[in-house]
Amino acid sequence: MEEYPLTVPSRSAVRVRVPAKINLHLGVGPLRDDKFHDLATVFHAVSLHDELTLEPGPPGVRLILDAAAAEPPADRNPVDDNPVDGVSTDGVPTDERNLAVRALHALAAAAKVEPAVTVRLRKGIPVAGGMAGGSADAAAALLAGDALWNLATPIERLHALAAGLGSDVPFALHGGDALGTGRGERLAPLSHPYRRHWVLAVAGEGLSTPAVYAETDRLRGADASASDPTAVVKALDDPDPTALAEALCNDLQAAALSLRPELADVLAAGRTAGALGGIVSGSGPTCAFLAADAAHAERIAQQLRNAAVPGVSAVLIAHGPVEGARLTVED
Ligand SMILES: C[C@](O)(CO)[C@H](O)COP(=O)(O)OP(=O)(O)OC[C@H]1O[C@@H](n2ccc(N)nc2=O)[C@H](O)[C@@H]1O
Ligand SMILES: Nc1ncnc2c1ncn2[C@@H]1O[C@H](COP(=O)(O)OP(=O)(O)OP(=O)(O)O)[C@@H](O)[C@H]1O
Repeated sequence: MEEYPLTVPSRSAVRVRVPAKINLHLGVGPLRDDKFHDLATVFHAVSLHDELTLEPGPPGVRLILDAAAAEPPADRNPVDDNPVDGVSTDGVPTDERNLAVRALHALAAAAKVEPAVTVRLRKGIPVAGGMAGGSADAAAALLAGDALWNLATPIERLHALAAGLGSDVPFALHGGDALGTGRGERLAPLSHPYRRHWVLAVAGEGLSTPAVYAETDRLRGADASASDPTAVVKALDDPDPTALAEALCNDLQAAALSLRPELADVLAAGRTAGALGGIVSGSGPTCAFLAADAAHAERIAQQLRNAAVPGVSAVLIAHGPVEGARLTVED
């Protein structure tokens, strides 16, 4: 596990940036007694970010949605990063259903702190897109709350709180590439020196994660075993992105296509546009296409935009791996 900044003086405002993820491999095993599935997954953090700013506020946790997307990092490469044109925040709750709000209540309860905080949330991660946007915000809220309240929570404790909030939340703290097991919360880092370039076809309408898991059980039975992530793990060590393109695998893809048949046309359009490989991201409906390099990603993205594939609301570019949730401003 990586180290996080744990000791900070009291703050008047803190800001955290947190990345989206795609699953380069998503092996889904049998349905467990707790109604989760055992996973063997390779998480990959990519350069679409949400941004959370926390300030002391009235008692409780108040969340305000900012319309604009997260600002790009100061060192952003204009060729392979996105213009900041934002994603729709439709469907993002601002009450206790928001995972960032839940995370702050969980952290405050664990630390025996009375929360009094205002949260500003800028979304750059597509909502209900299979890219763990809500989970990212929960991870960001844990890190930001820890800094604002000067809690110095040990990383193992933050990780446990993260796992309690959702299966994808620990990875959003962690970032990079990691093998995920259990229900996705047990992480082993995978390190390699290669940057990968992605084109993301974002759908106008999201898919429900529980519905996609349930459809997977319906299609193949609830006791099917998880596909093996070894090929993707090996391909990460190969500088040739074609190896990774050929290894991409998602056991939830058939169910996402069953619930949203037009995703087959999106995947086909990516291939036609010259992508090395394509996959449904997590539970979908975002489709992720691997490019050879940054310029290739630009060409694929332009061609996909020109193709105006039905159901696709935006075509974005990202690279990975990138670091997990990080403090960017501390006043
Ligand atoms: C599809 C993925 O994004 C792949 O990384 C994740 O498995 C989903 O993670 P998440 O959104 O954090 O999901 P959670 O909030 O933990 O669970 C939401 C629902 O997804 C299903 N779920 C989730 C994770 C898992 N290992 N098995 C499951 O069956 C369950 O129906 C669960 O009730
Ligand atoms: N902070 C948040 N941002 C976005 N959605 C949120 C948030 N908190 C709660 N939600 C709810 O969660 C639902 C799923 O949103 P999210 O963007 O996390 O999906 P996802 O990326 O498909 O998740 P995952 O990939 O982890 O399965 C939304 O439709 C919304 O109702």
